Amino acid sequence: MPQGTLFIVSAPSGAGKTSLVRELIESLDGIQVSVSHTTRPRREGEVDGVNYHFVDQAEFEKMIAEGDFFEHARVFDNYYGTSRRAVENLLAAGQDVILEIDWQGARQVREQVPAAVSIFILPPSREELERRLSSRGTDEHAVVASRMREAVSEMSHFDEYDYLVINDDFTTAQRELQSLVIARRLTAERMHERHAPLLAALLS
Ligand SMILES: Nc1ncnc2c1ncn2[C@@H]1O[C@H](COP(=O)(O)OP(=O)(O)OP(=O)(O)O)[C@@H](O)[C@H]1O
Ligand SMILES: Nc1nc2c(ncn2[C@@H]2O[C@H](COP(=O)(O)O)[C@@H](O)[C@H]2O)c(=O)[nH]1
Repeated sequence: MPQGTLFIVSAPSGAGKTSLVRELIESLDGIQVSVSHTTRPRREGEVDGVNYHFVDQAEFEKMIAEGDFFEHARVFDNYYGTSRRAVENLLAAGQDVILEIDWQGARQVREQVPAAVSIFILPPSREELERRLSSRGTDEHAVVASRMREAVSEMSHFDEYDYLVINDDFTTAQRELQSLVIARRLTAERMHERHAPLLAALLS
């Protein structure tokens, strides 16, 4: 079974990456989003094992010590990490995998998997980013303010990524994100891996 491709999607909090990724995995077969572990308190409506694996700090630190994380980082005073085993299992089953992670995690992943495709999602303006964070209604005012302070720092890493998508009109951004995944699936290298019998027959 040929390996799937690893896609990294980063963005400042509130830019819309979770919404875009959700649409993407509903619109394409063979692609899944990795469910991260976090010490962040669960938001209303979030489900353990679906949105995140919610763990306490002691458990997170135990997982670090046991080498369970593919990457991990401290973001907004909480810990977030990607399970190595879960990602490796999905890739080995031929699934494409999306990691919705911050720039620190993205750096760690690129070091281990240079072929990972990285995409940075930008908001159309700072004002719109703040409006989205506030209108989402999941975070208190102080949390929104601290995420806005961190947004510029997160966005300053945009040039470490392969692709940039501006999430102004949602449908346009969704189409652009989907195009990047499809383009990667059509590379000669990956077509050769997945369609070797066809290519052999065509050339025989
Ligand atoms: N193009 C868009 N136009 C208007 N609103 C949008 C757009 N994209 C997303 N939103 C809205 O913005 C809010 C933030 O989106 P979302 O939760 O997907 O952001 P996020 O980048 O995943 O944030 P976080 O990193 O904090 O999880 C949501 O209420 C979502 O419905
Ligand atoms: N390095 C990692 N960063 C992660 C991971 N999962 C999420 N994140 C980042 O955290 C922020 C905040 O997320 P929220 O759900 O609390 O709003 C998000 O923007 C991601 O960039 C992870 O596994 N590793």
